Amino acid sequence: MEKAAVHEDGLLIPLIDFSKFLNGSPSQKLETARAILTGFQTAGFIYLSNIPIPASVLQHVFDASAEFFRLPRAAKDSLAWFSPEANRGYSALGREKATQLTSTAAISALRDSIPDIKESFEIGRDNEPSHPNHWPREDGDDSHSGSSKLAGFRQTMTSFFADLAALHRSVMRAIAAGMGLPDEMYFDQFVCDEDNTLRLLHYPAVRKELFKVNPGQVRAGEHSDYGSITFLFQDGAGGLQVQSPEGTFVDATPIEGTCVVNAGDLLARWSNDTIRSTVHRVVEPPRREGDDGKEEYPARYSIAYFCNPNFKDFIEVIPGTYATEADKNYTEHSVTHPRARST
Ligand SMILES: O=C(O)CCC(=O)C(=O)O
Ligand SMILES: [Fe+2]
Repeated sequence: MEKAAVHEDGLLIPLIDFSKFLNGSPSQKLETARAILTGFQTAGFIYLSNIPIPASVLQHVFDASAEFFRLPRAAKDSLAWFSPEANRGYSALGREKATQLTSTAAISALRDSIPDIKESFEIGRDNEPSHPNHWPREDGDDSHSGSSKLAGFRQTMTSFFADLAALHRSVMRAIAAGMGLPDEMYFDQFVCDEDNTLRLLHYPAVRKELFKVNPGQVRAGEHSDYGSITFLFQDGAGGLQVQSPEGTFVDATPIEGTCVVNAGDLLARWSNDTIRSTVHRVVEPPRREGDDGKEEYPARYSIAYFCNPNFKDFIEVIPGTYATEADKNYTEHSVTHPRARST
């Protein structure tokens, strides 16, 4: 049986060995698929161990991400994110306020008062001519202060993107198997375009004082994700929290060798609300052994991969998640819409 990665205030996030779905016996495969589905139905979050991406590849991607954020501000600004339709490029500190608020005025008022302390870089699929990725130069030109450390950046990221697109298909197959759909590949047709977003995140070192003087200061505000599922890789810093059924925020502590996977709003609708899209946020790291005497919290790096069904398709509520037509909470048009955003 799987273990609990998090168990507090009624929130149970299972830790599941994904190799048992990929390579296990038929009964291990089914048991694992059911555990994955149950995790998404109850917590909306799971931790997966033994995913088919080697630790060395992940380390390489984290190193490349850190190198990217070390570029001079002007180099990063030249790659700026500019529209939700493209959803590619660099967002400077305080630009995005992840929030559940919907009014533009309210979001902007909040952004001005307490900005999220993070910068990010977003990468979409690399074969979409109308929305090219904003790749940094890798050849050590002036705008990068002569640095050529980013050599191979595009290759590293597109290869990681492809690995995660494949992992998305595998997890969707597990969900199909867990639901008992006759065809385990049911979702393949809906996710084959790889309309996903890879987001590199950097939360810079920050004075502890800031969290004291600004009650409500966070590294990333509370929100749910938009799409089908999100893979989240976090370093050891901590600070990710998931909302419990009691409304409290519970630490989703980093566990080495695992990745966090959470369901998004779209999968909740797709599954006729049988799967949960749970609110989460990033706050200051937990003080484990009291105060360490330092004035700053160290930087935190994380990598999120937001998966979506094909933007060009409209999709219908998943068969088996409703008894009669009257039990369907959504029409096909309210499940999804073209050019969905990642968050
Ligand atoms: O950095 C993290 O751990 C969480 C990021 C996140 O939830 C998001 O970007 O949607
Ligand atoms: Fe998120």
